[in-house]
Amino acid sequence: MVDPEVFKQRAAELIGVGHFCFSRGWLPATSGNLSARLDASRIAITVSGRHKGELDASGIMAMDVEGRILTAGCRPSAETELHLMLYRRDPAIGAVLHTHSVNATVLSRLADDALTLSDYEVLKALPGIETHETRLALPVFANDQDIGRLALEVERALERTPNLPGYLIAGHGLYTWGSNVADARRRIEAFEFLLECETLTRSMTR
Ligand SMILES: CSC[C@@H](O)[C@@H](O)C(=O)COP(=O)(O)O
Ligand SMILES: [Zn+2]
Repeated sequence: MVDPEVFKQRAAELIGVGHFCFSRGWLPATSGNLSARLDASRIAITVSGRHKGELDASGIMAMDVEGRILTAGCRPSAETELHLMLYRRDPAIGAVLHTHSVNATVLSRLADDALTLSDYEVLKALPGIETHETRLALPVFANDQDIGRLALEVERALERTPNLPGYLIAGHGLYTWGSNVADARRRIEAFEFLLECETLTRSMTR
């Protein structure tokens, strides 16, 4: 059974990060989805179609990692499988965040299979990176309305590169994760900063 106190706490964290990311312009309209682990087999996730700038407790529901709905009457994010796949494969993952910023959308359309980020100090905000002298190849997957098929493709990439800290979907947005909501939020902030630097650099050096 879902512990109601844990659910309440995780829901408050997701509402907070939703408001924060919306205020930064990373979640326009009703885009993006947010989730947090409740326990070994259950998560809290945003209800589909909710505006993340106006998110409240009614916009957060519980599910198990196999996809069973635990909050009656709620429809989970259309991209739920991209979250569940991560929770199933790695028990250390405590939160998954997906944003739709302008920079993630534009750069993902310009890159082929990956967007290379290198020689930025802020790379060190990402797990396992200890120097700016790092080349991070952030994978870019083709957008796909078949989310199960896309999740399988992402999973194959994670098998090849288990330490991947995130990925882009072309013309769509960014996915990243962390050990808890605060950790995943730091990664979103780092990625969004890096993507903005890339956009500016490319537009100033053409
Ligand atoms: C409103 S456009 C964005 C959606 O199509 C989708 O990509 C998205 O991120 C939000 O879907 P949702 O079902 O609300 O979680
Ligand atoms: Zn999306």
